[in-house]
Amino acid sequence: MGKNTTTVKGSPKAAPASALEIANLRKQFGDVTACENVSLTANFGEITALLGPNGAGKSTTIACATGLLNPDGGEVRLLGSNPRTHDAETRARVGVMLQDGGLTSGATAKHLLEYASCLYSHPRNWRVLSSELGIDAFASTLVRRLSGGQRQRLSLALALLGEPDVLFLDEPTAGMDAAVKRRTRELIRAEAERGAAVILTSHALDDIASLADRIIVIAGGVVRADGTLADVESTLGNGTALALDVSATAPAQENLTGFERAVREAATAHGVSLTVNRGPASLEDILVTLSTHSTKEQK
Ligand SMILES: Nc1ncnc2c1ncn2[C@@H]1O[C@H](COP(=O)(O)OP(=O)(O)OP(=O)(O)O)[C@@H](O)[C@H]1O
Repeated sequence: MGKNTTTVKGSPKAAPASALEIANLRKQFGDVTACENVSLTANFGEITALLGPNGAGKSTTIACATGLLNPDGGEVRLLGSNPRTHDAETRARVGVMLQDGGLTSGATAKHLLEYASCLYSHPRNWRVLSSELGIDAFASTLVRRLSGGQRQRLSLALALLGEPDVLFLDEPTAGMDAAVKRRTRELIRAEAERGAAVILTSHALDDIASLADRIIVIAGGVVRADGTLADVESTLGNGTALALDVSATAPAQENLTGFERAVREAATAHGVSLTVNRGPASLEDILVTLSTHSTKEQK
């Protein structure tokens, strides 16, 4: 199934145009507004990345999108209907990998995969997944004794088991070593290529750059930008960023440390030349700025 195809397996009816549609989502935890007004869509055959600072509302959005949390306002439609009213057949078409995994700690990795595969009518071969994600090496270990990266691999395998039409991955590569991270990215890309809608969050900007077809930036519980990497950079970066390129002549070298602290003071007083380069703001610049703003707003 190719990109932008809207036919999904197991659905006799016409598939919805978008796998996920969220309109004006609001979710409150006591005094904390996790989602103030989140509206977004995610399409089949695409990888949609939710990006934003810690506490921005990304995981809450995913929890509401999958039906794990009940929104306080707005509307969520997953595979064309409210996820909280999905029947077992529709639920089986959704794969979810949460940040804390939610894994049964007293079971082994192998038992969990074996058991979970019985819950689907047409599961993937769990042994193949186990081998692909390097789970075989710790398949007989109890979940509570697994390392963080090993748990991540197991959670990912469980999310992929039902060959889902919609796949939610909350920070899928967190804690993974470089080799597993690369394999995981290949698996995620393959999911979108077979037609699944993949919705992921990640703080790893290399994940975002290499995987995302579309980026949705959330900060302070609202969507700040939505589009390609270039769209997001031009929406939030206002086109330019400032870079300070500091250089000094030999007699002023010893002043550089002090100059760093007082860089906003007159550079010429230290015999240092200051060059200001103007260039496009990178995605990292944008996220640092958003993060700084959110921290200030929380104070
Ligand atoms: N169950 C909960 N009870 C109370 N507050 C919560 C709960 N879940 C989330 N929050 C709060 O809601 C806000 C948004 O949290 P959320 O986990 O959605 O952020 P996030 O964007 O996923 O952050 P991160 O990148 O750190 O994972 C935070 O201020 C968080 O403390």
